[in-house]
Amino acid sequence: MTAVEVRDLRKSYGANKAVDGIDLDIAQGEVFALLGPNGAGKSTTVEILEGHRRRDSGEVRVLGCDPGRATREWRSRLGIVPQTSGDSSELTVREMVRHFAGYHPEPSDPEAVIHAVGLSEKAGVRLGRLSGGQRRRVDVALGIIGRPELLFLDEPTTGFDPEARRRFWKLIEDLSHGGTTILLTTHYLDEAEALADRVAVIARGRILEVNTPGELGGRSAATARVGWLDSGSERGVIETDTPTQVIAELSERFGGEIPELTVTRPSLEDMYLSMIGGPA
Ligand SMILES: Nc1ncnc2c1ncn2[C@@H]1O[C@H](COP(=O)(O)OP(=O)(O)OP(=O)(O)O)[C@@H](O)[C@H]1O
Repeated sequence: MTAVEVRDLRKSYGANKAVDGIDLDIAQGEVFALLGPNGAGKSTTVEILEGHRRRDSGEVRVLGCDPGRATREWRSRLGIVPQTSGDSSELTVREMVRHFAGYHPEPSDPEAVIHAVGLSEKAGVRLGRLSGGQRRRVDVALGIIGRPELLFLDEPTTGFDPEARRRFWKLIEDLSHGGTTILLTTHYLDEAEALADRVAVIARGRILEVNTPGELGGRSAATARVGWLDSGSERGVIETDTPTQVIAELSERFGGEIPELTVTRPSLEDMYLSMIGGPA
C-alpha cells in the first residue's frame, strides 16, 4: 500500500514558487529522505502532507486521506517531529512525555520511549534545564509516543552528539522494522545514506531525482579512484572502471600487499553537490 501519494503539488508565497510541481510516492514501511539546500521547499512540502499548511493545487493522499480535510482520527495516526522544538516548559521530561501520551488512543509506554531516546537519566529534569540536543531528543520522544503509522522527521538530529545520532539511527531502524513509514528531511548525507531506502533531491521547488542512496546520480557506476603509496613518499592515483584489475596489477608489482591502498567512489554528498550545482 502507498502511504503518501503526491501529484503535481504546488505552493507559492507571493511570486515565490516554493513547491513547483512535485510528484511523490512513498510505500508503506519505507524510510524516505528529502534532501535539498536551504529554501528548496522541503519543509513546505512536509507541512502540507502533515495538514499544517494549505496547498495551492495538486493531489495529496496521506494514509489514504486528504490532509487538507484532516480529522482527529487521521492526525492520531501521524507522528510529527517539527524543525523547531516547542517552548521550554516547567514540565519534566517524564511529565511532558506522559502528557503527550494522553493525546493518543494507544500510546507506547512513556518510560520505554524515554529510554529509547536516551533520556532515562534526565526523566525527572525540567525541559528548560536540558541542553539543545537533549531537548531535541524530547521532540523525537513526543513524535513517536503515539505509535504512529507514519512519522515525519524534519531535521531530527540537529544538535545531537555522535553517540546520540547513532542511537537515534538505531531507533529509526527499529521503528522501520516494526512497519512504521518514515519521511525524513536532513542535511546530513551520511544520515540519509544510513537510514533511507530512497531519497529525493529537491531544488527550487522541484524534484531533480528519486533513487536509492547507492544509485543516486549514477553513483554505483561512477569511476573508482585507486590510490596507494608509491616508492618514496609519492602517492599514486588511477581513476578506473575496473578497480579489481588495477589492484591485481599493483599487487603483482609490489609482490603482495599494496602500501596504503584505498579504493573510493563518489560519496552520496559528492553526487548530491554535483546535482544541485555546488562545489565539485
Ligand atoms: N510562511 C512563509 N511565508 C513566505 N515564504 C515562505 C514561508 N515559508 C517558506 N517560505 C519560502 O518558501 C521557500 C521554501 O521554504 P522551505 O522552508 O520549504 O524550504 P526548506 O527546503 O525546508 O529549507 P531549509 O532546509 O532551510 O529548512 C523559501 O524560499 C522560503 O523563503
